[in-house]
Amino acid sequence: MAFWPKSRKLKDRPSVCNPDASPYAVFDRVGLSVGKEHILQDLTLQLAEDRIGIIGLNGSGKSSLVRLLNGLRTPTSGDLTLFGAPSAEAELELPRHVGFVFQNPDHQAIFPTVEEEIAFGLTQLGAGKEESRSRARAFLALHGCEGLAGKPITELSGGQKQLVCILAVLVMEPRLLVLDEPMASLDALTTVRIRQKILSLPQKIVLVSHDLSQFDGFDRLLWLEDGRLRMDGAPDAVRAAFQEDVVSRQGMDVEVAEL
Ligand SMILES: Nc1ncnc2c1ncn2[C@@H]1O[C@H](COP(=O)(O)OP(=O)(O)OP(=O)(O)O)[C@@H](O)[C@H]1O
Repeated sequence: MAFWPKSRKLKDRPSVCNPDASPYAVFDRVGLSVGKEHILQDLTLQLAEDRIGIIGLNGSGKSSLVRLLNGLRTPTSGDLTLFGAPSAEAELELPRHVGFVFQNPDHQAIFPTVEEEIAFGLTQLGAGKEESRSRARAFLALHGCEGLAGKPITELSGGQKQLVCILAVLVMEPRLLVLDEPMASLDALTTVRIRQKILSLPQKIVLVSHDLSQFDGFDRLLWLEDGRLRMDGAPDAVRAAFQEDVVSRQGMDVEVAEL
């Protein structure tokens, strides 16, 4: 299912976002706290590149950061501008511009069949039920998945489910596709296939992954640590620094363990 915060259809709302805004996201001292816990702190950055990756250790704030991009999270300090509008104003419109794919397709897919799953986003954009179903079938055929249209989602493999979830957001033609560890539970061949599909897309991409090889060919890599931006730059440089840091921490762990 395409993430959708309210049932009202977007066609009824005047637009505040500019889908062509560049950068599409501007963070100005953005913070996110829950209770006394500071999940993200003092993030100042602009996102404009076609392919941006995000890395960091468990709990560093990657998922929280990307959830700010589609309104699943709201900053508790600082200013966030999305597609040219303050995030609070852009929030209800974001599902049109930002497709979000979760790690676990079972958290995303909710309709009985593949065709219904794909058609849902089109109905939310204002298309009629029959038109949505017919466009969904055509879209599946366009991506070589016509055989899946009538299948129950529960009977798909993990890789097929993930592909359906990606197609369910792509059918809405978002400007930005955010993928939060989409390949985490897939085998090597399916990972390569889905990665190729993702890289062939015209959409701007933000990808969160623990697998550093996923960022080959990316324009930029962000490294988060304890909710702060530790490094931001070319993927090769950021990956090398991150790996060096991980190795040095392992050394420290060994020294502690030997005490
Ligand atoms: N709803 C919440 N309430 C309180 N703390 C939260 C909440 N959501 C996340 N956190 C905390 O925020 C921090 C960052 O979590 P987040 O899921 O963004 O990290 P992550 O880098 O994506 O981690 P991982 O690599 O394990 O998926 C963690 O310490 C987490 O416990």
